[in-house]
Amino acid sequence: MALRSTLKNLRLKNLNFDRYANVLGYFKYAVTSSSVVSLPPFVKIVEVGPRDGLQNEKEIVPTAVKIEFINKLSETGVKFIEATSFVSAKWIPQMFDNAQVLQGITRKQGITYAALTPNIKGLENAMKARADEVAIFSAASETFSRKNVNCSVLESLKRCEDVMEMAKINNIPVRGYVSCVIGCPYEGLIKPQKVAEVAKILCDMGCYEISLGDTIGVGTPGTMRSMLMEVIKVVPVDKLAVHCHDTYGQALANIYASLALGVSVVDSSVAGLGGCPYAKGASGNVASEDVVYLLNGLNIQTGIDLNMLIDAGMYISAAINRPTHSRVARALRHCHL
Ligand SMILES: CC(C)(COP(=O)([O-])OP(=O)([O-])OC[C@H]1O[C@@H](n2cnc3c(N)ncnc32)[C@H](O)[C@@H]1OP(=O)([O-])[O-])[C@@H](O)C(=O)NCCC(=O)NCCSC(=O)C[C@@](C)(O)CC(=O)[O-]
Repeated sequence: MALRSTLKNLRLKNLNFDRYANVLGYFKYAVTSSSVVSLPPFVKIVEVGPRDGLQNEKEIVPTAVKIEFINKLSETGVKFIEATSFVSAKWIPQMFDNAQVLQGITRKQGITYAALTPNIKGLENAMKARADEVAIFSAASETFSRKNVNCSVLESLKRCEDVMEMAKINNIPVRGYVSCVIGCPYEGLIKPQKVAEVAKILCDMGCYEISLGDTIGVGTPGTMRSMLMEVIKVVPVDKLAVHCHDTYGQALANIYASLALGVSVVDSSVAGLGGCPYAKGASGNVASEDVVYLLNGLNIQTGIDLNMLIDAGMYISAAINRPTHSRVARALRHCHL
């Protein structure tokens, strides 16, 4: 009886849930109109594999492999590739060949080849190597900031400001990152208000987009939502991106929760490569292939060819002698579904 009256109420709201009842064979879920969410029609994928994906690799990946990897990504339809970082090679040895990588790739029109820059020296080197744009980064955790960039959050924001000033003079667009938006490997849970505060500072500084990093992948759709609701109060949602690591297997669910709040830019890494060396225990980024499969299933456009993306992921996985972490790549290539 309860079931029947639920269905009747739903019909009264002009929603045809009979189809779902038929598909499921039984009507187990109480779906209300408030759960019908509107999702963005297009999502921009920011491919961070060559930078975030490789920065944590212990063995140095040959420069020629990095270049070929980026060239393969350039054929997939992805419009934004974070190609490398201009950080200290003492801190991140894998990115030692940043300039050779940016200078060696075959640039495709319409694709932005970006680089991460922590300070003026990084920006100067990135400009010399013809980075199309740069990303500055700070964190919502004091301890993580000290471990990652050897200074407090405030000091890191001051460095960001210096980079921004010089980038503006040179007409280089600047993206901003906030790390540890849900949790920190040293401080535990992070307050959403702190994330909002740092994101707003980066936005006011002039970043055209702020990427919110769940650096250690501890978020759930619940914590992601609470964090985003706080940030959206001070930064327009169309300026936000999410950057989810998949340590607890929640990344796709977190991305879905973010889309439902209006976010339409998602960072990801083919083959699920990646992680920050200064965030112990963190696993790779969410796999780009899995994100594109999710978005295809939701009829959300990305402009990306899933098969070519899988090829690029397979290429880099073979080159670093590691199985892909993309479940979609594994399913499609091994099971021929
Ligand atoms: C910020 C610094 C440089 C401070 O490092 P420091 O040791 O405090 O700085 P310093 O100014 O004393 O410089 C030390 C040495 O580094 C050199 N140096 C200084 N700057 C540069 C530069 N730009 N490029 C090349 N070399 C540089 C500088 O010239 C000097 O060389 P020496 O005189 O000893 O030979 C260092 O801490 C650093 O490079 N940190 C980067 C750490 C990093 O890249 N972490 C990973 C990226 S963040 C991330 O993954 C998170 C994210 C974005 O993906 C989002 C998420 O998931 O949350």
